[in-house]
Amino acid sequence: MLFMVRMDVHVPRDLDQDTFEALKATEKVRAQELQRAGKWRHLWRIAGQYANVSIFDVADAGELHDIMLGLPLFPFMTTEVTALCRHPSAIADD
Ligand SMILES: O=C(O)CC1=CCC(=O)O1
Repeated sequence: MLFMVRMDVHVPRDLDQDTFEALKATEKVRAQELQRAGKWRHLWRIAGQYANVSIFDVADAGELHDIMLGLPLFPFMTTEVTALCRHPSAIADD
């Protein structure tokens, strides 16, 4: 199943900078691991915002839920999830 996920990152003003840099580094490792596994198919920055739009290819909503809650930056995100299905006019196979 394909899901579009918007993630907005909100950094608490009182969060220690070193702690935040470490969290970002851990997030990057996990995001790249999921991309290599084919689960996180697209990751796009929304220009001008500390936010991204991503496409996930997972078995079901439960797998997406587990992935999202396991992200190191999840506690600092607001998220919006949209389920996708194939458009009848699409020419791409996937
Ligand atoms: O920077 C972001 O949009 C949050 C994020 C998701 C994956 C990653 O590496 O950073």
